[in-house]
Amino acid sequence: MPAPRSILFVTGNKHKLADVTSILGSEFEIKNHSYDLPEIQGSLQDIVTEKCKAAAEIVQGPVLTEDTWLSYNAMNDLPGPYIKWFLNSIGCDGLYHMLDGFSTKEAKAGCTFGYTEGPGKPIHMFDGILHGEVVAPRGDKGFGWNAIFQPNGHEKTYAEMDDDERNACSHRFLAAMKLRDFLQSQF
Ligand SMILES: O=P(O)(O)OP(=O)(O)OP(=O)(O)OC[C@H]1O[C@@H](n2cnc3c(O)ncnc32)[C@H](O)[C@@H]1O
Ligand SMILES: [Mg+2]
Repeated sequence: MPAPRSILFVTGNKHKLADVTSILGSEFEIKNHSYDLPEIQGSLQDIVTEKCKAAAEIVQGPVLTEDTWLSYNAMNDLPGPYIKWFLNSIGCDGLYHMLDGFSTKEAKAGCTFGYTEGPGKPIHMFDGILHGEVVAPRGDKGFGWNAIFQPNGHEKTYAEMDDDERNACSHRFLAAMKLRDFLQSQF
């Protein structure tokens, strides 16, 4: 049997690394270069493109990056990819209360992988989006804004799910399935 193909995932977030390893680890060897890549202001595509380009320059070879967002329908999809700065400033409770007075709490959790074979090569993007609702914080599992996101059709927030349960339905799972199909088609 051939050795599993290895993927170098450049991320400074150990939870993302654990998720990707859990989702794709049986088919690919997931390696990590821990680095907090610069994130520009702009469209999601621009952010992912620049993150992936920077990572390819650092490792001088094939590389995987990822950017995660949380978009509020009531706010025309903000905070979106800027969620990290909102979370760092006001926490999950503040993110929940941002929607006080808005009639819809609908939101989308998403992430976009950027993959390239190296510097100057095309950047392939794979996104996963899960629709749900922003709720008062519940649960203490997972990380980030997990406690305030409840996917549609589920009675638990991400933070009330075990990792396996979350990784079987999450935005990251949906994006990882597209990445997996692409990588397998490259053999
Ligand atoms: O090095 P990178 O990969 O950029 O890792 P990061 O932690 O900076 O991640 P992002 O720039 O994508 O910012 C996303 C923010 O959302 C958080 N986050 C990422 N994935 C999440 C998930 O699946 N559930 C909840 N919060 C998440 C994360 O902790 C950040 O605060
Ligand atoms: Mg980041």
